[in-house]
Amino acid sequence: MSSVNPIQIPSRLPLLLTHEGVLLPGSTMRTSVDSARNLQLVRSRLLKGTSLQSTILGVIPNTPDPPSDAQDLPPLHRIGTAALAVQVVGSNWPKPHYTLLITGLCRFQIVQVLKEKPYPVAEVEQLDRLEEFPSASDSREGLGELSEQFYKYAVQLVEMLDMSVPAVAKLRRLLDSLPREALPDILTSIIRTSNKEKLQILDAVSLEERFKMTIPLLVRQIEGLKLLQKTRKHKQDDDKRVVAIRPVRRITHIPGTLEDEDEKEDNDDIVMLEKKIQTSSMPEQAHRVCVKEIRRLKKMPQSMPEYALTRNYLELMVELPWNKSTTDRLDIRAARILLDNDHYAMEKLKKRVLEYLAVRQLRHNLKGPILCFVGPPGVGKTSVGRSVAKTLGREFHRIALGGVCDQSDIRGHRRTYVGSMPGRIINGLKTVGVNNPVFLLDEVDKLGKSLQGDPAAALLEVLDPEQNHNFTDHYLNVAFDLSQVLFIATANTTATIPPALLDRMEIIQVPGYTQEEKIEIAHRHLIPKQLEQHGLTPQQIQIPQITTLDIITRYTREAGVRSLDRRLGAICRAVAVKVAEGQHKEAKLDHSDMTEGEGCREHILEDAKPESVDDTTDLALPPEMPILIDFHALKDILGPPMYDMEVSERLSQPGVAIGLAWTPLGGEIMFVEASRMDGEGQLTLTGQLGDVMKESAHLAISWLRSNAKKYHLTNVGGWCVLM
Ligand SMILES: Nc1ncnc2c1ncn2[C@@H]1O[C@H](COP(=O)(O)OP(=O)(O)OP(=O)(O)O)[C@@H](O)[C@H]1O
Repeated sequence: MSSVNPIQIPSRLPLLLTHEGVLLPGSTMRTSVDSARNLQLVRSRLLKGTSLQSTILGVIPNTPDPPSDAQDLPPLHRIGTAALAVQVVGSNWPKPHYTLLITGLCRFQIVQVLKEKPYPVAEVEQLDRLEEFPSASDSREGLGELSEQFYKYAVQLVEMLDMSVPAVAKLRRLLDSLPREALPDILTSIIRTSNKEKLQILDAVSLEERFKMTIPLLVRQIEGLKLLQKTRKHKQDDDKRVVAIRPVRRITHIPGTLEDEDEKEDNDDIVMLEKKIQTSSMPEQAHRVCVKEIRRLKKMPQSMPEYALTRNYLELMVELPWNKSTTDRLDIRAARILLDNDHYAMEKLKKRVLEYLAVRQLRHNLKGPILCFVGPPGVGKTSVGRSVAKTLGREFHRIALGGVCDQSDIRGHRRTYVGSMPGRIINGLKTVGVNNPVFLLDEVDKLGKSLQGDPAAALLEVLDPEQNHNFTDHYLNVAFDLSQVLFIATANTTATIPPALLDRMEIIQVPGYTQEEKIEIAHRHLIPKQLEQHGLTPQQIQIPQITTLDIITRYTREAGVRSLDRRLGAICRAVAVKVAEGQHKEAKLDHSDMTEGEGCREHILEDAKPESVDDTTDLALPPEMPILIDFHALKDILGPPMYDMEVSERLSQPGVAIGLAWTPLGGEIMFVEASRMDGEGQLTLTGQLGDVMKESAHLAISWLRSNAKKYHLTNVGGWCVLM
């Protein structure tokens, strides 16, 4: 019966901290890993390591791992079980989570913790040395007797179970083939015991103690089983199987144990989930799927990775706003006022939006065109979308599509994938909690394409009013009605929007602003917004219109107002520092007054102006003068001007003309300069010019030559022109 221990564990082990169960040598357990240190351990030892050694862990029971690795390690349980990780399964959604299948090898004791981060590593001493266990003979006769007694109870217990169950028959055979010394650990993990009892068995390093502690547990189990068999005698034979698998579940129930509480909590959650499914107003098809899934969930052991996935899925299904919507407030007059209040200029856009809203008010049919605002950055496309939601009294959700190149971003992943999750549309609906929000699909022109499919193609279904009442996200796998959602798209250019997608949308061009419009926008919207954000009042800062014009012409070059907004922000920050410094000084003054005593304060006040109480306070805190931002202040805060007003200067020179160019980001002014020199009539063009520009230059010189006589130009053929 004696055997030589083939297991020699490494002297340093990474520690996995557990608090859900107790792993005993010779048994197998599933444990979930979701805290910082444990996740690090799994990633660096199990997912990267290739050798068997790297999969041996020290499992420390009864020690919860703190959620963040910034927190200190809790006191570690002294004795642990060296274990082999047999299987790792995991998912990254909704948060990283792994489930480990671990088999206990032997006990160890922590000698010293060597490091705590990123996961704890300790120097350990192996405790179970099987070669030291006694043979049936000699010196430790007492132990021989104990082991014999234990064996008898174990056989009695197993024989009370249904031997036709293969697992029971196998267990019976194992009792004879396993070394007796291994039996206490194995049987303790099989029979119904609490975590506390298992912990006591783990801590029982001496074999004698271990046998002594396990025998009462076996006896208790046998007694419970006898009682159960007596009460169920009259029941049918198939009940016996249940008895065999869960022999004394109710009888050995010890109220208040940790395991019981966990189980109860989880069952409560499932009952709640079931209730929510029953009361939710989801469509018939979705309801059927949910009922089927909850039935599966009830049968699944909690440690199965699929349990968490199914539960997440069901939670999402009950949270989705299948039938929940907000009531539209469609008052065109109010909408007009709101749009005007929020945005200056943009007449064409506002007019089209109001038309759109008016049609919706008259026809309660929701199938309308999908508006797509196209224009340079910073002209207020996104913020008009937000205002539309506000005017309708709907929830607003922005979906940034820039750089999205995977169609599962829109449609979600199938649930068979590890880390699968729903697409952005379904996620957005879950976030807003109603089925009729305004969805702003931002930057549709920047959708990418990759091997993972074309997201623009996935959007076709979403944006087609004829199809989107049946939108099926891969994760949900049931149809969700998107026809109530109001989609608005924005783009900088239509050139990169796929034609099929473009065809489904009504393009509204949003042009850039003129200087005058920018000044108005700055004074009506941007400056008040910046003042509020920086905690300033109009009494503290004054930005005249001429300064705003200076910022627009000398510090920004854009079609929209985003840089202008940033510059105004920079000015407000600088002024905020000055104001805060001023307040600090005043506060200091006040403080010194107080410390020097009342008499002194009275003296100063008397000297200054002894007329009224109001006046005296004014003296102590002089009235704030607004800080005026003129061109010099502008230079101090923003640095030297970045762009010069060169038009007038350059136009005064002969040979310089202004050209206008169009770019998707607004218009550009270019100076075309020609210089004449002696030569053989060649035209040299400098700079990186396109074909159209080159052609224009050739046209110009040809025109000069053809009209040379008329304008009395001599020797045109003998010049060279450099442009
Ligand atoms: N006509 C306007 N009236 C008031 N504020 C405006 C106006 N136009 C733009 N803004 C302001 O400019 C800022 C930038 O606007 P927004 O983010 O909507 O630009 P955008 O056109 O969507 O840009 P992008 O294409 O880069 O997303 C916002 O703070 C917005 O309030």
